[in-house]
Formats: sequence, structure tokens, C-alpha cells
Amino acid sequence: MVDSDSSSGADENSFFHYFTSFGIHILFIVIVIVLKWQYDRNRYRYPKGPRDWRNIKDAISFHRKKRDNLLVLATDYPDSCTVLTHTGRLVLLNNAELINEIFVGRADLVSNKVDSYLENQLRYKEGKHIRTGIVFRHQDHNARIIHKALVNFMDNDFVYKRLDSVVQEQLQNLRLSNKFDVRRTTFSFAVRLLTSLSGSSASKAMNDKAFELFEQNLYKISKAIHEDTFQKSAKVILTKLTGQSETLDINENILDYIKTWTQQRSNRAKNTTDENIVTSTTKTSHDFLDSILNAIDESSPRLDNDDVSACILDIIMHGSEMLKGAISWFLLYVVIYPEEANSCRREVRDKGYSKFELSSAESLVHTQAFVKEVLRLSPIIPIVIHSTLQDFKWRHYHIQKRTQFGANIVALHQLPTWRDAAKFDINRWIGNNSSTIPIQSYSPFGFGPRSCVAEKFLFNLLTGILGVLLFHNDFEKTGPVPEPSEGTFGLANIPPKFSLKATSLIHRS
Ligand code: HEM
Repeated sequence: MVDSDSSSGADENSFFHYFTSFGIHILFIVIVIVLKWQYDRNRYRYPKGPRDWRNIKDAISFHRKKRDNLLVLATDYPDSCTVLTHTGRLVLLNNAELINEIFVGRADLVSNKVDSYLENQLRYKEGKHIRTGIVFRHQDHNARIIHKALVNFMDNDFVYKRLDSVVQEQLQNLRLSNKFDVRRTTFSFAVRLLTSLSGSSASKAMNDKAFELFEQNLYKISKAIHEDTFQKSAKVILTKLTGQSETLDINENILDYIKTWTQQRSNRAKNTTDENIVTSTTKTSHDFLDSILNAIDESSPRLDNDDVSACILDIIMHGSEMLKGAISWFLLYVVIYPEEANSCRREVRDKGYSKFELSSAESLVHTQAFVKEVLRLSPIIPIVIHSTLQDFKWRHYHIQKRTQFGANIVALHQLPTWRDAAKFDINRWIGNNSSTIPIQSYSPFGFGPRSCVAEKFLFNLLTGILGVLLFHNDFEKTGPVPEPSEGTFGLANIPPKFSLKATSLIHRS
């Protein structure tokens, strides 16, 4: 009895010691965290904003409530403010001057694309991953040479040689029926267009089963990205903690598909010395794939097949998401504002714009004004977010490395300097009225050195596409349609699912 008593006392003692030392460790950790927090507080200074503990709920729901928040924050903080979000601290810039100052003036320090927003992460090889749809997340030498190669390709080889026929072919293939799901249909059009532009020979495979699967899988990813539920947010946090991606398998499947094009091209390469290294096939580029392959000799570290394929996937995903978003918004505004849409239809009919032609799209003044006004009120990217590459001082602030800067595009497009900012008014872009457009207050395609590579051609591309659609079709509602204030509003601003009826005007007349 005595023996057993003393051993239980020893057990209690060791438990007591265990818990005391555990408690002391925890206390130390808490003290270190508090000291670090205090140190950072003294060391770094940010613009003021709703970022204290009382706003923690707002911080967590910031991205979900962004549509309301962005305009309210710009009214409360006309210059800039700091918001806590679930992905960290974000300095939101609410006026044109500051956006320009940071995104153009300090682009050397604020050029990393966000990397913790999308759950849709693809580890495409050991130690390397992309988040599909966010083009070239790092601001590094290779991102720069690829950007330059794509811009040069569009300027010199492509736009004037192939673009018209590729776009027209896809417009002809577009199957609009009595009742079509607008987002699904425009996505299919956009993926096919981007695939033709990325790997011209790949378009030959567009009717086969493998391509169908590729397109379906891309659409699944697109849906997963835009799903907007609390379960989804919880999953995002979980995947962030585990480093896993819910859509990884699908990604691997679609990446494999693109790898086969890259492989076929690399097999044609003249001076292949290493199986895993691609060399330029020819200096004339026929598509995005060629233009990236032709830039490989300048790359460092040298790009291989997997890197090139990941870039192509990123371009296809971004381009098709953006085009889907833009064309879906156009068609929604067409049925909400039929008078304005009819003035565009009259214009394309008067000018005989029945086929896509980039060079004459600019002459479609009303149609281009319609495009610009839709993208003003419903920009596809509501905040352009970049993060800082290192600590830096700006005005009287001291900003820490990896702080996110957000250009508040929604607010920029509705600043008080716009006449009747909240009104859908295509006339503001036409003739003398355009002198009322406030300077540097409209930017649907990004800013500075990391702006969209297709920027120069996008207004005309979108105008031409809308022009041809209006020339051949009348669009009507088949039931209630969403308001422009609805839809997902995460990294991209996309209308909710809706259907329309298209009646061919050729058959009617
Ligand atoms: C309506 C259509 C489009 C919109 C609204 C759009 C918008 C944007 C925006 C806002 C950015 C800057 C993102 C940032 O700084 O974080 C961007 C970048 C980019 N876009 Fe687009 N885009 C569109 C279509 C396209 C198309 C068709 C392509 C196909 C080539 C494309 C390729 C790119 C690339 C490669 C970048 C990354 C540039 C870089 O970081 O160096 N975009 N786009």
C-alpha cells in the first residue's frame, strides 16, 4: 500500500512538472509574439483604416462583401486605407494619383502578383507551382522576358496576320440557341479562341474527345474558383494550411494536355541536346507557344518544357476567364439596356460589320462606347493586387515586405470626378462628351509594366466580337436576369449564371 501511494505521488509530480513547463513554454511563445507585434508596430507605419480588433469580422468577410466595401472605403478614406483581410494586410489605394504613384512609379518594388488568393494551386514540378489564372506571379527576369515576347509577338507577327481569321472562325462555331447558358457558351468560345492563339496546331484537335475533356475540366476549375459559399471559404483556409489543392487532379489532367503540344514542338527543335530542354524552333512566331519558345535563350534559369506548359496554361486560363466575364457582362447589359444595344446594332448593320475585323472595329463608335461603359461599371478585375518585394518607405509610411497593395478599380471607375458616375451612359464616351472623362481614372486592364499583354488590342477585339454578335442576333430574356450588382466578386467580377434566347436576324429577315 505504502509503495503504491508513493508511486502515485511521483506520477502527480511529473504531471505537475510537465504542465508547468508546457505552460512556461506557451507563455514564452506568447511573449515573443507580443514583442514582435510591438516591434513591427513601432517599426512599420501604414495608412489608417478599419483594421483594429473591432473590425475583425469585417476583415474576415472583406472579400465576400467587397462589392459594397470598395465604394464605402473609398468614401471613408478618399486617399488610401489599410484593411486586414484573411490573406494579410492590404493597403487599398482609392484615388488615381496614388494608384499611379505605386503601380507605375514604384512598380520596381510593388510588382509581385498575389499568390495567396486562389485555392487553385498547381504544383507542376518539385518546388514550383502556379496559381492558374494569375499570370506569372513572380516579378522576375523570366516573367519579364515572357511578357515582352508576348507583346512583341502580338505587335509584329500576329495581330495583322492571323487574328481576324481565328476570331471569325470561333464566332462562326458559336452555337447560340433558343435558350443558352451565357457563361458556359462564352467560356467555350473563349477557351477555343485562346487555345487557337496559344498553339495554332492544337486547334486541329478541337473536335476530338481529348479536347472536349480538356475544355470540361477547365470549366470545372472555373466554377470552383467562382463558387461563393462559406463551405468554400472554410475549404480555402484548410487547403492553405495543408498546402493541398482541391482541384489539383483536374489541373494535372489539363496540364498534361498542354504538355503534349509543347513536347511536339520541342521534338521539332533543331538543336535539342537535353531531353528536358526546349530550344527555339524558328524565330517567326505563329502562336503564343512559339513566341515563348523563341524567348528561351534569354531565360535564366533556363525554362524547360514544364515551365513553358505552365505559362501556356496560365495564359489560356486567364484569357478565357476574362473573355468569358467580359462577353457575359456585355450580353447582360444588352438585355437590360435594349435601346443602347439597338443603337449599336444599327451601327454595325449600317457599316456592314458582319465579320470580325480588328482594324475597322475602332470605327464602331457606339459599340466601342458600350464596351467601355460596361467595363467601367462592371470591371472584370475589381481590385488589381500586387505585393511588395521588400520593405520600403513611401510618403510618411514604412511598408513591410510582402504587404499587398490594391488598386481600387471599382472606386476609380466611379470617382466623384465622373459625371453621373453610377449611371450607365454610353454617350459619355462619344464625340465631345469624352472630354468629361476624368484623366487616369479608367483602367480595366491593369497598370504599368505588369498590365495585360493584350491591352493595346482588347477594346477593339471586344468591340469587334460584340459587333458581330449584334449583327447576327437579337438577344432576349428567357426569365428574370441578374442585376449588375450581383455575381461573384472574388479575384474576378463575374455575373451569376443566367440564360438568354438568341434569334438569328438572318433567318428573321
Ligand atoms: C477582357 C479581357 C481581359 C481583361 C479584362 C484582362 C485584364 C488583365 C489585368 C487587369 C491584368 C493585370 C493583372 C495584375 O497586374 O495583377 C492582366 C494581365 C495579363 N493578361 Fe489580361 N486581360 C484580358 C484578356 C487577356 C487575353 C485575351 C490575354 C491573352 C494573351 C491576356 C494575357 C495577360 C497576361 C499574359 C497578363 C500578365 C502580364 C504580366 O504580368 O506580365 N489577357 N490582364
